[in-house]
Amino acid sequence: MAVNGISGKIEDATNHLDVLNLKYVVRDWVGPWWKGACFRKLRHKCIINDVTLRLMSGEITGILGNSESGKTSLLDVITCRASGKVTGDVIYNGTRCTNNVIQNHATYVMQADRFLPNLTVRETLIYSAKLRLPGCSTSEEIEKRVTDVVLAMGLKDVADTRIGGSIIRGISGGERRRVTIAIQLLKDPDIILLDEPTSGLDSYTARHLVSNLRDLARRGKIVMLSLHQPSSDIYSLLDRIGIMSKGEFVYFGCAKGMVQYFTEVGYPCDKYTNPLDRYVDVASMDRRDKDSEIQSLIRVERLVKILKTSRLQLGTFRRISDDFRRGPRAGNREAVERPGSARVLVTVIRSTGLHPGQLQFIRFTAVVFLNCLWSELHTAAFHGIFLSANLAQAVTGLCLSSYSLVATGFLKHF
Ligand SMILES: Nc1ncnc2c1ncn2[C@@H]1O[C@H](COP(=O)(O)OP(=O)(O)OP(=O)(O)O)[C@@H](O)[C@H]1O
Repeated sequence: MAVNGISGKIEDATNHLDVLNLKYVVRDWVGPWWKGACFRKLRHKCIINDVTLRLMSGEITGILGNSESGKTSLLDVITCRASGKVTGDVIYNGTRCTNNVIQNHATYVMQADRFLPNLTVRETLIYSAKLRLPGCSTSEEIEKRVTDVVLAMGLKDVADTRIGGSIIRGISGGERRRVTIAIQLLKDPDIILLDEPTSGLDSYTARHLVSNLRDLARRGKIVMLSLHQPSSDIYSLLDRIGIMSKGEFVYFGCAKGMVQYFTEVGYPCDKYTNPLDRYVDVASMDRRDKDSEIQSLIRVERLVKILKTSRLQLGTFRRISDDFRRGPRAGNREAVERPGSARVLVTVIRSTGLHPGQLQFIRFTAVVFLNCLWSELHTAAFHGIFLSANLAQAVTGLCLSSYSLVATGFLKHF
């Protein structure tokens, strides 16, 4: 794989996920909720502002920035989870991304780890695989897929250890994070997006985790993760770095070229300073007093402007626009939207040979039923029928677990 100059362009990369002029605006009601919509002021808050970037297969990209810079929102928008108004395009191999394209090609690992504490790591993965893989998968195929992800995420030694929870002691925090990622890898996605996967981990475990993710990228995946306070060891593992501030990028490019870039625009880095700490500081808004805030705003706006007019960014913009105009790449048409097949119920029912219209109806009924169940339980909790929100959560969890068990039983049957 040949890395080419400061742009770090990798020549033989095949798949790419592009973001073109992305803007994300939410409606924000200012004031206490009891004043109601009539008395509260509505403001439109721009959370992501005109972001253009290209992620390539074979590379691992780290997104950094101070708190509130918009890292999680960017991941949410790319994975079609944003609730506000989104303009611009997210494009995978020349195809505009919709929910189905994302479901078929990408996986998003969020910050929370939620498991059944009594199951072992392997049991958890088998259980998830039965729900995620197509209904026609045999037990051998499921076993093989689980063994592959156990090895890929370095979980071999704890594969048969109970996961544990707050009461039962089980695997460590770092291992729990890796199990969460392993579950998402069962589908063998092309794009892996992770929101702060290293949060709460010590520097050794965090480095080990990022190293695992880099190995996955080297196997042809597109990997992008948001990071909080990464160590200099993690810096050396990243191929590409994006530094965000106020919803815009002040740098997006090759990790190796970052120090040179910032030195050229007036921010050198000491030999013994972690470049990631240094440049996240440079990009941060200092809100201690009015003067510091104005100073940091001027600094950030200047950096954003320099990046937007840089050869690096203009070149990326031109390449993405040209590729998008040409449409889906020949020989890579699998990115074209196809009906989602992940839903367990649909897979089970499909094997019965029902008409697509009937299938759609059953699917719709199931979704409505589950949504009603969920909202009813929460409403009930809100009105004080349950003793506490914890109890409501337990009952909800129990209902969903029994539903999942029934679905697993169906799967086994087919
Ligand atoms: N739906 C929303 N409504 C109102 N404000 C929002 C909404 N979503 C995000 N924000 C605001 O956008 C800003 C960016 O939030 P985001 O969670 O993306 O930041 P972040 O960089 O991931 O922060 P952190 O590192 O602390 O997780 C924050 O100020 C947040 O309050």
